Amino acid sequence: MKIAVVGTGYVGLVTGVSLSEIGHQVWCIDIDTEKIEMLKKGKSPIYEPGLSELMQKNIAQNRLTFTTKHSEGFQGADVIYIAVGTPENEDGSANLTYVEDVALKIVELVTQDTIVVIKSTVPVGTNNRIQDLINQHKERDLRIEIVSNPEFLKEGTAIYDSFHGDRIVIGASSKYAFKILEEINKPFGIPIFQTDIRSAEMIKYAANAFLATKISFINEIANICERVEADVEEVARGIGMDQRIGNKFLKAGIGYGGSCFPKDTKALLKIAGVVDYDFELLKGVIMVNKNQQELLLQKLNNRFDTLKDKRIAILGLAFKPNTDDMREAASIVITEELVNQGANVVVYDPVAMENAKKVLVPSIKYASSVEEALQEAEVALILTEWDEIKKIDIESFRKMKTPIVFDGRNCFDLESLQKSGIEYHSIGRPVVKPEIANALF
Ligand SMILES: NC(=O)c1ccc[n+]([C@@H]2O[C@H](COP(=O)([O-])OP(=O)(O)OC[C@H]3O[C@@H](n4cnc5c(N)ncnc54)[C@H](O)[C@@H]3O)[C@@H](O)[C@H]2O)c1
Ligand SMILES: O=c1ccn([C@@H]2O[C@H](COP(=O)(O)OP(=O)(O)O[C@H]3O[C@H](CO)[C@@H](O)[C@H](O)[C@H]3O)[C@@H](O)[C@H]2O)c(=O)[nH]1
Repeated sequence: MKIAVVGTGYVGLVTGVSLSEIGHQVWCIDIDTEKIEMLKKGKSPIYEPGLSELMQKNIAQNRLTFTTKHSEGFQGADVIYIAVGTPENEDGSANLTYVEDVALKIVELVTQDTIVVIKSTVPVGTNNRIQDLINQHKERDLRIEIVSNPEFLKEGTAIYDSFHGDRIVIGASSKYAFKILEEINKPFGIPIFQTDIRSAEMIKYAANAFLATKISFINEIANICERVEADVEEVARGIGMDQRIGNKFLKAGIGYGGSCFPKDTKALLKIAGVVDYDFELLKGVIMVNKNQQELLLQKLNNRFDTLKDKRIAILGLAFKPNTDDMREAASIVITEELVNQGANVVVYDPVAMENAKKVLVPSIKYASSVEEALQEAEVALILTEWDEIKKIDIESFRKMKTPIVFDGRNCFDLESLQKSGIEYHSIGRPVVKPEIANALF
């Protein structure tokens, strides 16, 4: 089957590569010429484990082609996937301009019957609106049918998720469309959930809102744990053994970031608002997350009289490990506030530093290793749980000017820090202080 994928961000690229891997002839289209030039050379513009290798393999086998010309990709395509961005508008709603632009390009250029699959995350009713837009503008007598097929991949494990996802959701309004989508996706061997278009759109927002709720819930439990001297890691393990709760997405920390949860939770609030529904629970989830992203700042301000001229090392900048994505990363607010308070900030991340330079306050320093960042540091903050950071030898902290660590991702177990001489603050767990470390165990 010839498939065109419009947009080569995370979703478009991973969709294109995985569809070519299961044997389809895929054309990936983007308006960003620089990106397409890179992709043609087999270079991925994003850091994503396994992506470059799979992309190069499929380019070499002539199943995957990149172009800036929509006409080239659309020509003879059985199916067109729309995977462009739906960023946040100022009022929190989803910006649908990019999706609409592609729909109009389809009307203008497509000369054969086509299924148009919307992969981008779009508010309920958008697929129908795009179908109407196409029907209104189409001049040729063609069957162009919209299908909703939301994406559930996670950054950092996107390739694995494409081949081992829990379900593929397909929202369509005809048996014909279901059949085509089933045929395309069958080789993935993932359960296919067929539903109506509006429910498919809602599934995406509900899934992200539920996962965000789990995170904010465990973060609130963590905050209470700190006050009652319980350990949130133990609590999460204990509740997670109940299969009704499940043990995933219960990792307490400095909140959720990334390109999806912050934007999609706000967009769902807007969707609810449009139909006069006040989604109180979700408002709480968003508020808790905002506070949680700032929690380490509060802890620092409680611990020190002033942060002025203090050398603070930040380890990890990306919103999660195994990605160079800085969108809505907690490191953005944290570094900005530290600089505002007069601290000397030096940061390190294994892969996100180039992207970080585009979004972090300019006055911070970039170190080329953990050790360099920790040199002469008076405080270390851990913001992303990269393996490299979880494996830091405790000795490295001991070499700091003052060995005080604030760990926003609970990377170290408390026992290993006992007798280490390090002052260690984490999330939802007792503080390990050098003088009282022994008394805790
Ligand atoms: N990033 C994720 O992990 C993820 C996961 C699931 C769903 N989603 C959803 O998928 C969608 C895409 O997300 P993303 O992170 O891949 O987006 P992105 O913003 O990183 O990439 C979008 C790409 O589309 C291109 N583009 C815009 N207009 C175009 C046009 N008219 N023709 C061709 N290309 C065009 C842009 O140049 C850009 O390269 C969003 O709706 C997002 O919410 C994202
Ligand atoms: O127990 C947890 C799990 C995650 N996080 C944080 O939550 C954020 C998001 O993490 P994750 O969900 O792993 O990454 P994303 O790539 O943002 O993926 C989410 O957003 C995508 C875009 O919609 C969806 O496709 C995925 O299913 C959904 O998990 C990150 O800041 C994590 O640090 C926690 O704090 N605790």
